[in-house]
Amino acid sequence: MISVAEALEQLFALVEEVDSEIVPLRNAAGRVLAKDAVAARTQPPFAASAMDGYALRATEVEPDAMFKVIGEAAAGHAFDGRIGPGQCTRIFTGAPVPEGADQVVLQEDVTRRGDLITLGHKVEAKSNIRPAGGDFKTGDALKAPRVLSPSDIALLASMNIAEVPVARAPTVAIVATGDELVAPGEDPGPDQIIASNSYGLAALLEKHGATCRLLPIARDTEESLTAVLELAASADLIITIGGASVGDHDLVAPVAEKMGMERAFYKVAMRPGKPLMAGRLGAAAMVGLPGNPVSAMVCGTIFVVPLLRAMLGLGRAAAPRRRMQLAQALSPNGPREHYMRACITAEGLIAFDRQDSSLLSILSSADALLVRPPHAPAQPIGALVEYIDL
Ligand SMILES: Nc1nc2c(c(=O)[nH]1)N[C@H]1C(S)=C(S)[C@@H](COP(=O)(O)OP(=O)(O)OC[C@H]3O[C@@H](n4cnc5c(N)ncnc54)[C@H](O)[C@@H]3O)O[C@H]1N2
Ligand code: MOO
Repeated sequence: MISVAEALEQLFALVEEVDSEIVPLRNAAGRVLAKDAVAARTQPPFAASAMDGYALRATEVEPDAMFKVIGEAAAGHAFDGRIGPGQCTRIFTGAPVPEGADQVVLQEDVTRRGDLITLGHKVEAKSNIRPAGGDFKTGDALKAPRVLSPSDIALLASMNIAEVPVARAPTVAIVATGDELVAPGEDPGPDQIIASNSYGLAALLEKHGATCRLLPIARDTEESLTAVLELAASADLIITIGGASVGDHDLVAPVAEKMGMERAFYKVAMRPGKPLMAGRLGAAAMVGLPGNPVSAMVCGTIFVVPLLRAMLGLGRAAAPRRRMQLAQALSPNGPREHYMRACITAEGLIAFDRQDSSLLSILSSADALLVRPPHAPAQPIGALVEYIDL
């Protein structure tokens, strides 16, 4: 059995970065920026007022000073003139500051009578002006690669980038296997259950930038599995679920190998997820996940999401880990790296008592996978442990 870190390295070796495509800005959120986005303009393009008030010369600001209002500057409507001594313009937030002015006095700090304003007894030195280029300048770049956040989308819009180069979404074909499975919404027989893993995995992988196809459930025969795997041929990544262990009906590896799969590894020293398998099938990378629902989702988090990020050009790195103290003691760990379902509380991490890899209700309540290295000793309350956010 290989370690989780070795398995991840071997998985990374199975994939390449996808190419890029151009999408409209409206569809770019959550996608991975593939090339630096370079601002074609400066923002703000002119010195702009940050407040509603009066634009005037800062050197003339003193208690009870008077100014003549000679015009108005509003957002989208510049004042076409120059401010001279003793003069000011009415100005509104976002308006270009007229030539000659270098301060905006808030309207709350002014008394106006007709075309004359008088400052109060107390005056502020603050300019209330946003300098040209204060946010970004022509040529400034939003660096690739990065997952475009809502804030990034606003920034790209402000840069006047209407079409965005992004990494093509890797296509993932998901194959659930097993005679016991029916799709959600169908009527299961007395010895059947509902297929859940493919739905959970598709949700997880689509959250991280994949386009998933759920193929028909493969039955536990060579013919059925072969037929469904053939449907997966055009995908960048093929994920099978179940049939990975040592039982008589665990057919994924033998069938895929018959179809030409080159196996990279089988079995990883982790819990849950031991019977993980990976290789290449035709042009696609293939990952065979264990069937137990929590095992499949944990392997999705620990292996498939990092693999997807590598394909998207986001680098080849394991799922990020953080540290937190334990709010409940832990007994010694066995020989496999254990990914314990846990909750984050104000006092620290608490691992669930029930860690069976079939329990989706526990996984759904968990916020974190508490990572226990192989053979970790017992840990008291307050000990620092590593975890991965769910
Ligand atoms: N003798 C041994 N038996 C088992 C071992 C072992 O080392 N020796 N390993 C156990 C471990 S650990 C795991 S994990 C499972 C993995 O087995 P498979 O990958 O072959 O998975 P299945 O047998 O097909 O299914 C296991 C379990 O999960 C349910 N399942 C499968 N697919 C789905 C799905 N898409 N949605 C919901 N539930 C699914 C299936 O009905 C079974 O209950 O093997 C252990 N056995
Ligand atoms: O490795 Mo299994 O995934 O523990 O249930």
